[in-house]
Amino acid sequence: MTTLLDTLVHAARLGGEVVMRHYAAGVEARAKSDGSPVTLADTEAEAAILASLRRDQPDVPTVGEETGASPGANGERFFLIDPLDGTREFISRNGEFTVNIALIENGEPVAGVVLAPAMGRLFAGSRETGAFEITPDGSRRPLRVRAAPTCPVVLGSRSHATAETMLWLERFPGHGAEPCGSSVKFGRIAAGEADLYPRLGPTMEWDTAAGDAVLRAAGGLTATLDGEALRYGQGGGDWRNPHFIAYGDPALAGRCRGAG
Ligand SMILES: Nc1ncnc2c1ncn2[C@@H]1O[C@H](COP(=O)(O)O)[C@@H](OP(=O)(O)O)[C@H]1O
Ligand SMILES: [Mg+2]
Repeated sequence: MTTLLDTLVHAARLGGEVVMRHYAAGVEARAKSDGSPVTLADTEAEAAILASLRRDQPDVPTVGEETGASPGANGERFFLIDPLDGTREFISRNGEFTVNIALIENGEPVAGVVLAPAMGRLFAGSRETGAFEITPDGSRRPLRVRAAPTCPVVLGSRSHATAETMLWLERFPGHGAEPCGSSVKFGRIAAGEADLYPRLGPTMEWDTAAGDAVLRAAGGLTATLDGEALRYGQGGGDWRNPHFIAYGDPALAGRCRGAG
């Protein structure tokens, strides 16, 4: 039987094939109206993903970074897609870019797939199945966050670090810091390879929804600075996220609040 998560994995792989074709051929970027870069890989990968999802799940509306919302997509159940997250990393050719598809239900990311095709990593998860990584040989490895060490390993944006994030991190003296592009940060925390991803800077809901779904399914949490779980599709067409922290071990959230 094909599960909903299989459908997302299939669509993400089709998107990944398009992205890798462009990666191999060389990349030409142009600036979007907001100044951020976009490539043919972004637009063509989104088209491939949308076609696949519409074939398999024609009744579920979609919101994509490049094409926006299909009719009805502000409702209770929709797919949220970033066909190429980490466009700057894609352009600079360091491999840290991802294909992202999430299913949102009533504001919650209930299933998601993050594919990092150049890294050979595919993270998936849902409320029903838990989280797992599909390795290049096709086997499924269950994912679980790790208990937080005294000095957590912190992942931060490679291309969009902010002074506010650095200031927030002062509550964890001695933490290990690793720059890392794209939503692969969520997958690595879900896999127990790191502990925290603070983002006190702008992101969009499609940047985080799929990774957040995987992280929640692995036992982690993505929360606002007030400790509320991040919500999706609640902004009436405004797709900006608030500042957030992605935690592996939810006990870290308590340590953060304790630090004031
Ligand atoms: N000024 C800004 N406004 C909104 N989103 C921003 C932004 N600067 C960076 N981002 C988001 O951060 C994402 C990259 O994440 P990271 O910095 O962790 O690699 C970008 O995704 P895209 O690459 O899909 O455009 C973009 O959506
Ligand atoms: Mg993005």
